[in-house]
Amino acid sequence: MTIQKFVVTADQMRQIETRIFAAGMPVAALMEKVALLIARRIQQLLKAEGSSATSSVRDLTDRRKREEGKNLVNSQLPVIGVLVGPGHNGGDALVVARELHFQGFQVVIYCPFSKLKELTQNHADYARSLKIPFVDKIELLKNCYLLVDGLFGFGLEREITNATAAAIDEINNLNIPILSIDIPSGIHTDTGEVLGTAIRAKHTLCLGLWKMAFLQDRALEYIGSSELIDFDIPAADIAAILGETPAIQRITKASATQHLPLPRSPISHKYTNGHILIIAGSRRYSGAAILSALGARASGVGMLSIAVPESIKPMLSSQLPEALVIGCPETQSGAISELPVAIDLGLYDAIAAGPGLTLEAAIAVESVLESDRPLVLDADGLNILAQLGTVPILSERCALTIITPHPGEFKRLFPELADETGDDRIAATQAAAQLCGAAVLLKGARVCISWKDEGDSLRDSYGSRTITYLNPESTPALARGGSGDVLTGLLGGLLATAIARKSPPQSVAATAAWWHAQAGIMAAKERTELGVDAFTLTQYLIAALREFAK
Ligand SMILES: NC(=O)C1=CN([C@@H]2O[C@H](COP(=O)(O)OP(=O)(O)OC[C@H]3O[C@@H](n4cnc5c(N)ncnc54)[C@H](O)[C@@H]3O)[C@@H](O)[C@H]2O)[C@H](O)CC1
Ligand SMILES: [K+]
Repeated sequence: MTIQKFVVTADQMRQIETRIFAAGMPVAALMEKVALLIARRIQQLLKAEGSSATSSVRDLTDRRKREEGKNLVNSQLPVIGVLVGPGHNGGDALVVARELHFQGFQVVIYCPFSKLKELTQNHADYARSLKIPFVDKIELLKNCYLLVDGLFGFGLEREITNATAAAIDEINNLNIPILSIDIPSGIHTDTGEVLGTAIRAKHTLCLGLWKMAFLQDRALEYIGSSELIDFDIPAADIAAILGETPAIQRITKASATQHLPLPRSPISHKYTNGHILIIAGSRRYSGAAILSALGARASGVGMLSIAVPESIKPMLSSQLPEALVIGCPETQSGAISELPVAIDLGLYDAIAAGPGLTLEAAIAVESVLESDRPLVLDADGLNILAQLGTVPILSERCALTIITPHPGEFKRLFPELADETGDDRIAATQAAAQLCGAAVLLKGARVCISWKDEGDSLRDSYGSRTITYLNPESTPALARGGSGDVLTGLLGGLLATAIARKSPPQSVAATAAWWHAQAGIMAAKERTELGVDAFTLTQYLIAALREFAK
């Protein structure tokens, strides 16, 4: 079982937790276990950073031996501030404070609440008895080296207002690195929305199972970097709440690799490895056609055909000697006016259309929408679809369509949905998939992919029957023109191959999103976040594949 693939709402986490408690695990014991893991991880992180806090701890513990019985509080030493809320997130924080204190760290506690849950109150009482200082003013935290945020966890449901909101803003303004326990306080666990205001963490330790907010773009600036603290939740309890095949999953290396067309059959030939037709480009946007084609090339697809306006055919042929380049009739400004009369779309396992077409290519886009071929539609293909009427056109298609909008295109395709679901990208993608029957890949920092489930799996947390995949890792290096064109080609190539191999076609969308992001991450590591232009990205696709598929 890979724990990394699961993602839960606050309600699902509560249900799982309830089962664990009902089975006999004492609440206090679980809190103790979890918080000890957090305390240990904090120490590892400080050590890895080579922080002066850990060397001071060594000084302090040595001195402790020498100066037995003397007051150990030394204001010159780095201090860790622990922020404590009224619920069990605050309880976790108090156990962490206690453990760090015993490990020799100087700790101060800030708890601006008079009424605490019982267990949290017990830990607060014990911390006081140990003479761990409690401070009641935020300015007294200003010399802290690190703040540990245990104000609110997944129990937060209402807006944070008044004094608590002001305190969070003041804490953020101290500009001290903050490590959040479970989730940055103030972030909605499911939607990632900021409930009034929220802690801006440098790093967040998500407890037990990944929460939905970690896959919502709008929460990412608050979450900082993140990792999962696995505290051994029994697989049976996860399955009881999420189902054997959860309706919503994080993409993992294992799931992405599973849908790669590897290994190839030793007796395969070019046609059994798929034939993709890319329809892209215009005189104005010729690069879009090249980038999509280079993306498709990296997919290993058996045959690559590219339909472009006649006038840019030589350019494509010179860049992609292996491709079959089809020149199309063009408009005065150099867009595809229609597909060649002689073209037989039935020859292709899949079609990918859209990048760089301009709105003048509407007739060509209509032809592919009317065809019975599996289709990836992107960019201007989507803008044309929006003009034609997204839902009626897609609902009529008899083959799979995968649409790959960015949020702007999504709004044009589904204006009512975008208003209803706001910035909840997961809900928006699922609702769109449900409505139009296509597989929807919503681009962004955390790509969300959803399609209607034809099987009998559980309804997901939003009540819709969809399968959803979320890409957990990416890089802002990919936020630049042309990187989407690469994804279209890569996805188109994988789709054509999946069709030819008779493997599940929708799943390749998750593989393509993962692969594309991994290539971006690898390129950014080697060339910085500024060094990943779309062409460079295409050059990293195979290197990234070699790394994650080994
Ligand atoms: N996942 C697990 O199995 C474990 C989780 N642990 C930790 O427990 C929290 C969840 O604890 P809970 O007590 O349910 O909620 P919170 O600590 O997040 O806080 C709820 C607390 O706050 C009050 N409250 C809610 N909204 C507001 C508001 N806007 N303003 C003021 N006060 C508010 C509410 O009334 C409650 O009293 C989880 O995140 C983990 O950190 C366990 O310790 C280990 C097992
Ligand atoms: K928190």
